[in-house]
Amino acid sequence: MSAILSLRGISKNFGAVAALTDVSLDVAAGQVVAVVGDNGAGKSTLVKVLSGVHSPSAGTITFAGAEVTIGSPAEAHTLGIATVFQDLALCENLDVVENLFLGRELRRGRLDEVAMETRSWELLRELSAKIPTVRIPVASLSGGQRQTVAIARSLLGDPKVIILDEPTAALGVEQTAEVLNLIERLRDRGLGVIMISHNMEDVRAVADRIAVLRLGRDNGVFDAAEVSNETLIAAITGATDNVVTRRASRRESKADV
Ligand SMILES: Nc1ncnc2c1ncn2[C@@H]1O[C@H](COP(=O)(O)OP(=O)(O)OP(=O)(O)O)[C@@H](O)[C@H]1O
Repeated sequence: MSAILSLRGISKNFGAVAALTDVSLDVAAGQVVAVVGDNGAGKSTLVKVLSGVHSPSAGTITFAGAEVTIGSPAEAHTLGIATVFQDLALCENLDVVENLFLGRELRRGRLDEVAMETRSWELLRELSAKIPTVRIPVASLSGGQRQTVAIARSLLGDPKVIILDEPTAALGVEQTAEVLNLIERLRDRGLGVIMISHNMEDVRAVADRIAVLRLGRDNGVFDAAEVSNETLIAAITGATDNVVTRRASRRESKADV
């Protein structure tokens, strides 16, 4: 599968702190790549480099076949790289339609409320979103529904790649399932999806590939269907022999007999 987005040798330093060192990553259209790693591994920094918040100190980014620089969030948007940050950046007091079209309202002389509402319904239906009405304030939606609204809003720019930063953090079981289902819809639409997550179960549920960052460096890219928990934990922690991997390997060898 050819990559829609490729990073090669990306480094990012903050003064003496090397947040990312020589990181490479490929994402294909219609593929979900999870980026995992412990606290401080560099996940947020990677998201910020891809969303135009930080410029990398070194390395190249290739998008849709051409080498690019992503100098600002506006440039990321224009290229077709959308990011849904953890805070979602929704306006609590505005309804779903208003949030979706905030700053890019459809007009025909006056605001075209009918067109915006119709487009909102279409989009949410395409995503199989469970939102009962588009005319309620975001403040009354659940965490999963809010995540859905934030993702839907980013799709209005017609991106080719979407980056989701901890999309299931702080969600209950049912809402998590809703969001994971939505991520599958994004893959079905042919988007390249980068999902940052701490939750191995969620990662395993939707990712095609799992990229591990450790102390700002690549520590392996794995096929999600094949990698064992033991291998993943070892890549994340950098240790092949610790209490967690020993427990995981005991469990797996018991399952073998
Ligand atoms: N603006 C900054 N200035 C200085 N150091 C920074 C800055 N942003 C990140 N860092 C450092 O870079 C390293 C990577 O941090 P980053 O936030 O990217 O990790 P992370 O994997 O997202 O962690 P977490 O899961 O805790 O959010 C850390 O050592 C962090 O302290």
